[in-house]
Amino acid sequence: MTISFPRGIGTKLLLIVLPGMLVGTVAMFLAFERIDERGRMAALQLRLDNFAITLAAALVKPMWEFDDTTVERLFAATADVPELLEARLVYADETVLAIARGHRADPGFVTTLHKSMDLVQKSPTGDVTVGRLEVAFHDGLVQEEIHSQRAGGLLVLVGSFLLLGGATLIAVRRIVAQPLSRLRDSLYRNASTLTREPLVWQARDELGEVVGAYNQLLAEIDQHNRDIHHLAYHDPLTNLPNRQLLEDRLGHAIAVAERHQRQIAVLFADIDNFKVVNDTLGHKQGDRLLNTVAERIAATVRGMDTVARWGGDEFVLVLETISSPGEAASVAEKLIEAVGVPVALNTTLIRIGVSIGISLYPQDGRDVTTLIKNADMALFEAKGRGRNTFHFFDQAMNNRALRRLDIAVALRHAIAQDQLELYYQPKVDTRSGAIVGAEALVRWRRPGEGIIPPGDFIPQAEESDLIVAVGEWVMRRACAQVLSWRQQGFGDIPVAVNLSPRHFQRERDIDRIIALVEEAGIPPSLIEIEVTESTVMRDPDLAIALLWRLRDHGFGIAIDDFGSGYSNLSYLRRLPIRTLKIDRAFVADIDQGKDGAEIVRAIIAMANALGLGLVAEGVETEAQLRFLRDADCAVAQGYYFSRPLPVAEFEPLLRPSEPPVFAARPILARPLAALT
Ligand SMILES: Nc1nc2c(ncn2[C@@H]2O[C@H](COP(=O)(O)O[C@H]3[C@@H](O)[C@H](n4cnc5c(=O)[nH]c(N)nc54)O[C@@H]3COP(=O)(O)O)[C@@H](O)[C@H]2O)c(=O)[nH]1
Repeated sequence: MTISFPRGIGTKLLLIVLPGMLVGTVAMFLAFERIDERGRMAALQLRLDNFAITLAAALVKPMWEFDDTTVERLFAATADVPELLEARLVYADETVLAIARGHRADPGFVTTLHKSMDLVQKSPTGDVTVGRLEVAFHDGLVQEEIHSQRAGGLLVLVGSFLLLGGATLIAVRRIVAQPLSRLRDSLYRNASTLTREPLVWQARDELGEVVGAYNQLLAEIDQHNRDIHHLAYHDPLTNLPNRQLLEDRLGHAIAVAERHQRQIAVLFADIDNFKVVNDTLGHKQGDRLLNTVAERIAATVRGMDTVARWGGDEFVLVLETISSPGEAASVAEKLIEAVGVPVALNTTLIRIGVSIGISLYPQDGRDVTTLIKNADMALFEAKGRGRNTFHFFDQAMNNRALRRLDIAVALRHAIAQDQLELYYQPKVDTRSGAIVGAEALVRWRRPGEGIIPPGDFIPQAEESDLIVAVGEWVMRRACAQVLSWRQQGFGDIPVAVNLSPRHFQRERDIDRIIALVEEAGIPPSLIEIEVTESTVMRDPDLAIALLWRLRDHGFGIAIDDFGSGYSNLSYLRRLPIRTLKIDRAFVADIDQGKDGAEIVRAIIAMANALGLGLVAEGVETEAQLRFLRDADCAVAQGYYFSRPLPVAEFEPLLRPSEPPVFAARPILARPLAALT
């Protein structure tokens, strides 16, 4: 058997209060009745006393005078007294003179009251007791009155109980049950609809306080929800919308543009060389830079446009409702101008650039993913075209991207299928014209396509660990070549090998390079590792430690493309460099009347002062060579001497000759075309 209890608090309260009230009321009623009964009985006793006294007084004289007629008359009259049960007149000798009984046959009484009085005649000789009057009253009438009154009282009791119960019911409902129901309904409503509607409440009682606390809780939940929503859809650093929110807004913008036949522009912006700033000045300054750029970008566009942080140093803008592609171009120009204003970081004024790719709805894509992907592709193009510029997406770009993807996939098999080849470009003594070394440069002979230059596949390889495998392959082949030249009697020809920045992100990759050279059985001093400045900037401490490890094993270290990046001299001082390779852009400027000559002179002076070896890259003309030789640059490399050559074409250059192989070149000044 299951007992079910009432669930409502109002009902529970009533179940507690009403029986109490009932018991209380009944107890009070009984107490009143008892008091009333006592009062009535006291009154009855009084009447009995008065009756007995009066009758006794009336009877004394006739009794004294033996006036039986009067005694009889007086006594008979007593029978009419309604409360009388019995009256008895007794002589002094206890002989009963008269008995009078009340009219009621069945008085229905509960109690009888008795009064006995001596009948005393005063005489000059003293008081003489002539007899005794004994009177008994019944309480039948009193009981009748009490009964009839009890019925009325009960009626009043039930009535007032019902009245009080009803009033309590209404009060409990109004004060407790209804407010609680409202609170409950509000809770359910707010929970199911996820709204936070506060409850309007007037009362200042405890429930009012509960509702006040409830409303406050709702407000706090609301605030927390807003915070969570903000965090979920905004970038915590810049407070700009994040990727998720951008995609939502772009999706919405596309839907609106579709309905109203409008154009949208998506601009994918990336800060140029942000990583270098981050690595050299630290992440705190990098964050400051990102915030400054974010503020500047946001200030450049209209309020209705969306600026989001896509991640890292990338921002995406959605320009809703543009009238023509030219409008997107002018926004891009404004962005480049705004971002280009120098920023003070760590007391240093930094000027940064931004590259931007633009895709347009509907011509470049009709959905969020395509528009963003194509803007990103256009950004890649803008970066490739010298940075700090913008570029619109076009279909050819898509084809190029597909080509890059194809190359990245096919390159994975190129090593295993022995499709890579190593070319060698001579390094020449600027005074004697003798070959003093070579740079190993990789080529990919792809079946059906011919030679693919490294510029077309090294960047793809650098996006993954594939470049580490390529680097190891190049190193193994270069070591074998050095050994082979030794064995063929060409002597020790030092070979420079390019290692990409990824190689300096894990110790084990450098340890494999060291092991590989040791296994090859050639002195590591015959291998010069060429790294760019950006290699060191990524994780300076690790890169510097690994370069030292190489140096300690006897490898030569050369800084490639020196001067082209963010040359940080404080890092350079910590590097175990043997050689600086002057970037070919400066060499190209030597005979162009630009600053190149002065820069090259400064680099040469610095290298000589620090006791570093020098190689000038990209020497293409006699004038450049003459300048370099006169400026004291010991070694040069470039098309003026030779393009990178397959080993079969390079080896003849190594054969002993007198004068040295390139000795006549500056003097003969043979046309470049004839040399290549
Ligand atoms: N991580 C690796 N990178 C490598 C490897 N092999 C090459 N590369 C890098 O690819 C880039 C392009 O190389 P490549 O097409 O071989 O071009 C080299 C020379 O051909 C070119 N060069 C040389 N002289 C001249 C010149 O007179 N004019 C002119 N316009 N170009 C010239 O320069 C490239 C060599 O440059 P560098 O390495 O900076 O000395 C290039 O970045 C290579 O580094 C590899 O195995 N691993």
